[in-house]
Amino acid sequence: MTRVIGLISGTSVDGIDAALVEISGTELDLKIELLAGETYPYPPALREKILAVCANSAISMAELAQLDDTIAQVFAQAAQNIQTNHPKAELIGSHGQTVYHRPPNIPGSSTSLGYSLQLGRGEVIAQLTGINTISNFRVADIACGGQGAPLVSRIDAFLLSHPTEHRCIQNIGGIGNVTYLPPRSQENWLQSVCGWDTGPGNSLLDLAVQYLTAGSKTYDKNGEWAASGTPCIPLVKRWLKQPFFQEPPPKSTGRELFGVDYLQNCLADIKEYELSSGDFLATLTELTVASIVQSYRNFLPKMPDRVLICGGGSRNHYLKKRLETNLNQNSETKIPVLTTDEVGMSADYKEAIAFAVLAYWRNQGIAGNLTQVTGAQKEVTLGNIHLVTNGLRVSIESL
Ligand SMILES: Nc1ncnc2c1ncn2[C@@H]1O[C@H](COP(=O)(O)OP(=O)(O)OP(=O)(O)O)[C@@H](O)[C@H]1O
Ligand SMILES: CC(=O)N[C@H]1[C@@H]2OC[C@@H](O2)[C@@H](O)[C@@H]1O[C@H](C)C(=O)O
Repeated sequence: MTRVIGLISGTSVDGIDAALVEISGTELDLKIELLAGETYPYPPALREKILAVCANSAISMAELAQLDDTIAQVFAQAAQNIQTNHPKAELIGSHGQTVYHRPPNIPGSSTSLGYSLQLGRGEVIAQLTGINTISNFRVADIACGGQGAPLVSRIDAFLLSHPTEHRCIQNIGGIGNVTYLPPRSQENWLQSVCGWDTGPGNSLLDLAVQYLTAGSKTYDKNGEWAASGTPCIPLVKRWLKQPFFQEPPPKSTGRELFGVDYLQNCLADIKEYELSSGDFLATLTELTVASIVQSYRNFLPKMPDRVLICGGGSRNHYLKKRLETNLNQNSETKIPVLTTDEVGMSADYKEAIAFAVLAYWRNQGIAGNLTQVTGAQKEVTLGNIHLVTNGLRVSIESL
């Protein structure tokens, strides 16, 4: 049994998800127990700064270095806080904060390799917490020609696959991603797992809510505002023609594509129609839902028996209802949509748990990627190891 902390701030940039877990086994016998899970919101000024960098605002190298260290400090503080009333953790897996993601094979790029930058350097987290820390999980996969994402699929496979059921695990964070899990009893089960980024999750919805409320709200709680409107289907059909949605996996994306510029184009498009604010939010919700379902119909070997959703979007009742309706259109057997909580996996902390497992695997020399998901040429161990030297901890306050 190893006590590990997983840390991540995702593409919603809402704060640090921290999970303290006990992990045992390796792969087929992998087991986790969630001892504590918490989200520590970013201080508003830090969030603004990160969002500006994600939206491509110019930043000097000195400011970048400062931002990297500030993020490392708040991540280290989150690791300290999550251990309150628990024995000290032995290891930290820190994803950090993505501020830039370029998938591989971008036309016009001078290299076919991808690039993905996560801030919050692990060596500082290690020294501030006194706990060995693993970070930079995406770079080794990318160096092998992979997308560097989604990485959760291998963890989903070992923690959430079912003996007889075909499952989709659908994360709806800022960006959406799916892992398709054939039954474990199936021949070549692990090689048949697939996954990809489906497109926007909540990123456009959140930006629209901020725009519509002049910044006084950051998201549409439970999807209530969107539920007051009606989706404009011709617009959804137009938006779905975008090349990303047509591309076959492996594929990954981020706020570079589904961010502020994308929302500006949506705002220009809605002028052709008389849409209320509620209609606009319902239409963006429908884009998320339709992009998920279309990708299942186009790229899955078989539609799943059930879909298990996770991430903040799983709390959006309207989105969940639309997903179930859309999935079951023209379907002979009903495909239920549940949350991962309903099969014993925290929907809020699944990603943080995944980075705890990836760190645990890295420590044991076990590969973290699935080549059919990321497109990498080989399975590799993921993450750079930062060991704490001579057991001394540097104090956060002194920095
Ligand atoms: N009660 C709720 N009702 C509606 N939406 C919600 C609710 N709670 C959270 N959300 C949405 O979920 C988002 C946060 O989701 P999450 O923390 O899973 O994203 P993330 O981890 O940052 O993204 P990613 O998975 O792409 O890295 C919020 O920005 C908000 O849009
Ligand atoms: C570059 C980056 O941070 N990508 C995230 C993002 O958030 C959701 C989706 O896009 C996903 O593929 C990936 O994160 C998860 C944790 C992953 O790698 O599996």
